[in-house]
Amino acid sequence: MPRFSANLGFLWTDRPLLDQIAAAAKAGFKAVEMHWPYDTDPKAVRDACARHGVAMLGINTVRGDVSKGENGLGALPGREAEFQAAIDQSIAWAIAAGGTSIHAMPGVVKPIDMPAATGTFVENLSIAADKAGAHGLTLLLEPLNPRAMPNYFYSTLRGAGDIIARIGKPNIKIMFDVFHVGVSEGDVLTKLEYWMPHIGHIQFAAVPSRAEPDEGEIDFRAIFKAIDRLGWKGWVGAEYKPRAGTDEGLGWVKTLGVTL
Ligand SMILES: O=C(O)C(=O)[C@H](O)CO
Ligand SMILES: [Mg+2]
Repeated sequence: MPRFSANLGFLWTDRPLLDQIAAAAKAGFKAVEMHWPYDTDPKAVRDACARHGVAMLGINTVRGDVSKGENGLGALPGREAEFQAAIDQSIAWAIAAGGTSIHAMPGVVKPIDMPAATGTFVENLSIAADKAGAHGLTLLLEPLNPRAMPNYFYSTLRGAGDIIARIGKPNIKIMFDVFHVGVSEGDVLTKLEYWMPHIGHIQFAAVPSRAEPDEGEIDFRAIFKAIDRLGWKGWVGAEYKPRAGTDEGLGWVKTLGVTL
């Protein structure tokens, strides 16, 4: 069975981060991952993870000006210095917290600006990968579906895979989010198998609702079985938006016959 991580960007969001870690551990999760935890002292996060016996996994680079619809800086020409500052911030935070990966976010790009944005992202990411690699950290690239995030730099695995191929550095991997893949592309089991050698982390939520994985059009029994069959030894991140409370929504663990 896969090993599950609690994504604290979506789970137990009604409390401070250190209490979220405690709640995840109490529920049985053995690892946690976060979105943008920068307001919390990373050493306190490291201590909380050690105290509760959970592994600390990944975080995201900052998004830029969220009020203007920004969702990452890596592929924005003219914002190179800001992106590198975001990478430096996330590397420093991840090291102090004991994390293992950084989701490097490219941002929202109009279709007509894609050629310039692609060149910028390749340059930016190449530098960032060397910086992260010096500390044993992996950079993750995550296609987001166009319903959730219109005009995001990539919405398909192929889009992220092309960037990885162009840069050719071993510590740049795909974040395979079953929710985004299901909405954008479908045929999830085939895609999982095809991209497995390039995957650095897996996340999941129901399609189309993004709720717990016990509803909707994806059979998560089959997904979790395939993750095992394909030899995935990493964590699988529960990154869903609970229908009601997080604790109340954990029935999927029993329904799907998995253990945390
Ligand atoms: O949106 C997602 O699926 C993510 O995993 C990002 O990290 C948050 O935007
Ligand atoms: Mg995700």
